[in-house]
Amino acid sequence: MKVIHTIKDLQTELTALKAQGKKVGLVPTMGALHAGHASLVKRSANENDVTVVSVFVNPTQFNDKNDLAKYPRTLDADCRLLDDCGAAFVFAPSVEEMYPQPDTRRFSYAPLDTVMEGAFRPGHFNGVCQIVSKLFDTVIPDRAYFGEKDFQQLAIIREMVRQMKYKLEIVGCPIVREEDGLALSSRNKRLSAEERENALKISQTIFKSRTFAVSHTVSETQKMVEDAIEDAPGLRLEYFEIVDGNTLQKISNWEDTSYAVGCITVFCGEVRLIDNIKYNQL
Ligand SMILES: Nc1ncnc2c1ncn2[C@@H]1O[C@H](COP(=O)(O)OP(=O)(O)OP(=O)(O)O)[C@@H](O)[C@H]1O
Ligand SMILES: CC(C)(CO)[C@@H](O)C(=O)[O-]
Ligand code: BAL
Repeated sequence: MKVIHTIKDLQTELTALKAQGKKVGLVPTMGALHAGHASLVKRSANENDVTVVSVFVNPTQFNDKNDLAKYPRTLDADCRLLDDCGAAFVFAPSVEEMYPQPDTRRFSYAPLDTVMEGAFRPGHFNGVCQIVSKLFDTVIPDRAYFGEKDFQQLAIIREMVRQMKYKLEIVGCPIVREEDGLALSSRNKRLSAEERENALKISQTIFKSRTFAVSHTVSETQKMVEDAIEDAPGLRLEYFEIVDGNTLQKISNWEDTSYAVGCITVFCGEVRLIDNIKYNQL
């Protein structure tokens, strides 16, 4: 496995491999890697000849400076994990390498990017699309892998690929959870022991809502989740929305879609955690 810091060096390596007909998989990450990322990298390594993992804390997608400053950065440990997962290249560029000038491009995929995370983190998805498109243009992968934990991000990237006519396959990968149910997230590293315990209520509540949903309406299910999180110690609900998994628009009745997804964002102390649950698998 090679660790590469410049676009030019990465392209030199990849041009030679592509000339031999090798298929390239890309896994974009912001580092502080865990078993969720490992599942994406292993899948890519199984499905492609060469896997590139980018590790880059992308400043343009952070609307909260404190969140950017506190984002965990653990490149040495990340490289050890990636070596074990079958990555061929770790692409770890500097901010100047990715943004030699400010990126003034604007990406808008309304209404996908105006709801939920788009409403609470203004400019976030514009920044995600800026960096992901730069990575696609640099690597020109055959496949790119994204986690369903960032459910809205996955839908927006699929739409960007469709509209910009990128010739690559987007592979969505299931959420990897701790044994007790908490979705793995790099931000979990910032939780104190007490906050970690409180955070468990997030996955417990949305799992419970799947059973509850069988015999209750959308609005009753919505209220059950809201009440449970509001009553839970140390948690502050930002939003919980039950949406159509394709359009990301709120549904009023379960019959409105065969693909309902509940998306939740909760502050656990200062740490903002997201999770989601599919209701169509009842
Ligand atoms: N628990 C998980 N299961 C599956 N995929 C995941 C999981 N956590 C992150 N991913 C995916 O890994 C990729 C990189 O995510 P990222 O580096 O932001 O990590 P993260 O753990 O989501 O961090 P955070 O949510 O704290 O920003 C994204 O496609 C994301 O959806
Ligand atoms: C896709 C991504 C790596 C872009 O910075 C990031 O949004 C993430 O980690 O989900
Ligand atoms: N996993 C999404 C990256 C972010 O929260 O900025």
